[in-house]
Amino acid sequence: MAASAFHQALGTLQSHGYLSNSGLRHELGDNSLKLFSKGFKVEIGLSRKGCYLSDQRKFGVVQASASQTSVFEPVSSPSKSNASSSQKKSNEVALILIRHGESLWNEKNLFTGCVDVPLTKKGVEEAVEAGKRISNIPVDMIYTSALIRAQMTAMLAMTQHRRKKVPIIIHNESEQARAWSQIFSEDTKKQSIPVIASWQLNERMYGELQGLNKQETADRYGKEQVHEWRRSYDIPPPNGESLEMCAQRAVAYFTDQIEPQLLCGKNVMIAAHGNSLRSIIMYLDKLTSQEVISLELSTGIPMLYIFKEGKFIRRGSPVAPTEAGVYAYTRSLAQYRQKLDETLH
Ligand SMILES: O=C(O)[C@H](O)COP(=O)(O)O
Repeated sequence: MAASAFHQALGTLQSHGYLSNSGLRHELGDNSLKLFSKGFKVEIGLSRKGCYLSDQRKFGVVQASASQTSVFEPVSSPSKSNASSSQKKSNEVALILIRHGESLWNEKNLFTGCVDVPLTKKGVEEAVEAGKRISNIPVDMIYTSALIRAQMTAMLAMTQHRRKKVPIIIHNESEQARAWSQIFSEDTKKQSIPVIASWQLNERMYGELQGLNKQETADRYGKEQVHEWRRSYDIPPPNGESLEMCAQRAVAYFTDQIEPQLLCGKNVMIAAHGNSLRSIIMYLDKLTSQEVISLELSTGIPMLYIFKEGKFIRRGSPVAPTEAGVYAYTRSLAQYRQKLDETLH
């Protein structure tokens, strides 16, 4: 099963033309794919233990592996885990996107962009509510922006997850940070979810609008001008990023770092921002630069995608933890939920 999922994933990379990208050399083996360019070497492969990813870029060597985890990830407690639980495998995984809950500057109607502002009490409640909606959906890895409002949202949402794994922020910023944050128990590691914070998922940089009141700015420069700065695709606000510029870094990060994890069978949650998520959704849903203009994301509402056979299938937002329909989206999700019910009740 793992081998067929792996070869399917390689086929998808080939058919999407990723391997003919002229900036990258590649070597395609029977059970591995190596990609090289200057200062860049990534290998995705299949070993006896499952799928692995070796990434030798900015942070030295980062390695990840998965014994083809899936929405069927075993949900038994460590003492109850047994070999048979790993037999139920599926080649589909969940991708959850959440825009952070309301921040103190959302509340004041100020342009925020890359200013690092925390959540309001309402934002905290939204994050907890978002967590309830996704409490029955498997999460193996969490990506957040470098900004506290996205990180608070991810952590607060995970307090509601029924699987009760512990989200742990990975510190790769220096050799010392890596060494000082090591975990020395394999069991404890298994009960943890790595959280990777990256500036590439930050809100778009709003330039000289940061800190200005949105209504006052519209009164001063005109509603149309401010709408163009906020919602056009390729017109940046003064000295800031357009959505197109934001998409260049956010989508590149998604395809370079997050998609390989999905291909390896990891269920992923991303907590980020209105515009970094709009650009990722533009990529996932293949929206045109015209269509993305009318895409609006509310704070604290999780969106669910299923990644299957190299395709992203949008499932909308889980409505409530008790909403049976959400878990009937796929048999795998329904079974994952049933397992949680059996194990945790
Ligand atoms: O940065 C901000 O001000 C908001 O988070 C997003 O603002 P927008 O809806 O004006 O893009």
